[in-house]
Amino acid sequence: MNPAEDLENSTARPSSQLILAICISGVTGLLLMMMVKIFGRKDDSTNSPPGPSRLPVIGHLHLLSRLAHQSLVDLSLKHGPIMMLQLGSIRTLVISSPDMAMEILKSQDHIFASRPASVIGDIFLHCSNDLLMAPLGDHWRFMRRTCVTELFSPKRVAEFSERRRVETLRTVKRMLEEGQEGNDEVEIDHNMKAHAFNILTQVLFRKSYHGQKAGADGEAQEFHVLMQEFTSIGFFVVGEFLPWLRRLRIDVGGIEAKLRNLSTKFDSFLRKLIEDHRHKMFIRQNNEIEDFVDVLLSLQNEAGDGKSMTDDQIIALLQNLLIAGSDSEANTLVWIMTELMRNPEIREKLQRDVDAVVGQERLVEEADLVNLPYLQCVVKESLRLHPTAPLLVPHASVSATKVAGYDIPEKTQVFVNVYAIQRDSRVWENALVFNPERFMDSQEGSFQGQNFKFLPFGSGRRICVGMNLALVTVEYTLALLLQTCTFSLPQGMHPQDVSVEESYGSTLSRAHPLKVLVRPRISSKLIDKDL
Ligand code: HEM
Repeated sequence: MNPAEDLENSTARPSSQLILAICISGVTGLLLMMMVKIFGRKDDSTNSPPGPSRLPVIGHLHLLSRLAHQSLVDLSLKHGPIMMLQLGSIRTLVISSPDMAMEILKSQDHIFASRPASVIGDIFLHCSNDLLMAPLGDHWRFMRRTCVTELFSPKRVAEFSERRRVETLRTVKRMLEEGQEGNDEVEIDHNMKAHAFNILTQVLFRKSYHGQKAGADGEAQEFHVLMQEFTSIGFFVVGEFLPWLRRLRIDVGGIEAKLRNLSTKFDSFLRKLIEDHRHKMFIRQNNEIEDFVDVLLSLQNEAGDGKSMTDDQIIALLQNLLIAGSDSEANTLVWIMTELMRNPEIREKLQRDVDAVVGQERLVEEADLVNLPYLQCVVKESLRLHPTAPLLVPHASVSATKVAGYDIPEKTQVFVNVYAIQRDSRVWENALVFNPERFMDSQEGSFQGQNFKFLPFGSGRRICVGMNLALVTVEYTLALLLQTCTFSLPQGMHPQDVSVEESYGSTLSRAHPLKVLVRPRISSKLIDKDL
């Protein structure tokens, strides 16, 4: 099937904020036209990539639905794999083919590895101090180098395997208990979210905030409230696209105020955590490393090595890692489970594989994952069809350049639509069929970003810094779930009824929670013994 046909069934609609923006623009059209003349950015290039015709002021904003990646697939089928859009005041290059992705992320990575300036980055993500939204430059290089060498090296990731094992066993136990209460359906989304957060907060600062006793703990409550506020805000800041609104101090929906407020609360939560760690390290009187905050504080103690971060930088980084790491892992696991419920024969084959390699007398361990190649293919195939960052994180050009013969000005925002590339029937055979076998005996599924048909973690300088941690977490969780639990659909529901309707917040998630029946598959003694 062709990607455009797939989109015909989409329920994507323009967001209410967009409609509001369009209404404001309509009512005050004349005034806006004058303002755009005064303030608006003109496309001064005569040799710009193709694109649809645009409206005054809002440009092409009205062409994007809430599922922007899907609207962009549609547009690229009409206008080609390199397309220029004007999203309000933001000039945006949209890339939708492997060749063009290679040009941006490899050949001209030195030009396109920056991030666009953004209101959200500024207000919420501390982008002058952070990693995720920091522009290309010395600060970003310093943060990235420290993360790669000190936090996400294979050695460091392996050091936390015991924490992951315990948290994953707790998750399995919790899901089995939920599943045994009568005939209760277990919500996979909620459980995977809690699980991903617990693993991440264990690695970052040795805490689990979700699960058994979390409710009784004040700090856990504070964390829950923060994350709830974070997910409910909706990150569409109209003033990002129509900056004259900001100049007139109009904050549509009060989103900027909410972001500022949340940022202050996040800040004080994380600052307190850092102080607690500093205090405990002082009491221990050694540099024993128990989590990422310990690592970063111990670097502060080794003065003069050029690796140490300030407290503000540590706070910005922790916030980045919580935001970039939790939902992406959780949603990856939810999409895998979705595909396994739609494809029971693949689920059963996976379980047979785990049994053949591990048996039922002991629990699967991270060390077993190398012997489970089919499981790795299932993860790849799910990330191909359901990349949790379908447009990557926006890139931006640091200087003017040419791509495919077109002029691309400095400070152009770039979306690489990996969703379009990974579902393109010109690139993949039977592109919309879930077929993990396609990755067996093939180099196409490398996560390193050298194959521009398959980019779930991006490529080049900005490739996901947490990839090692993400992959081991996802693969191990999947292996243990399949070994210990039997999954089935509620009575009367058929595999093809399992919806793949999407929703897009900070990452690509399911529109509706996945609910399944969960029953034990091995003796509970094995799980309890290991906890
Ligand atoms: C399955 C899970 C994950 C997926 C699919 C994923 C995917 C991505 C993608 C597509 C990008 C953007 C690449 C680009 O801009 O070209 C990214 C960036 C990033 N990811 Fe991940 N990610 C995952 C898990 C994690 C985890 C667990 C962490 C950390 C705890 C993390 C931290 C980051 C950071 C900090 C960046 C920004 C890097 C930079 O700008 O230099 N991610 N990730």
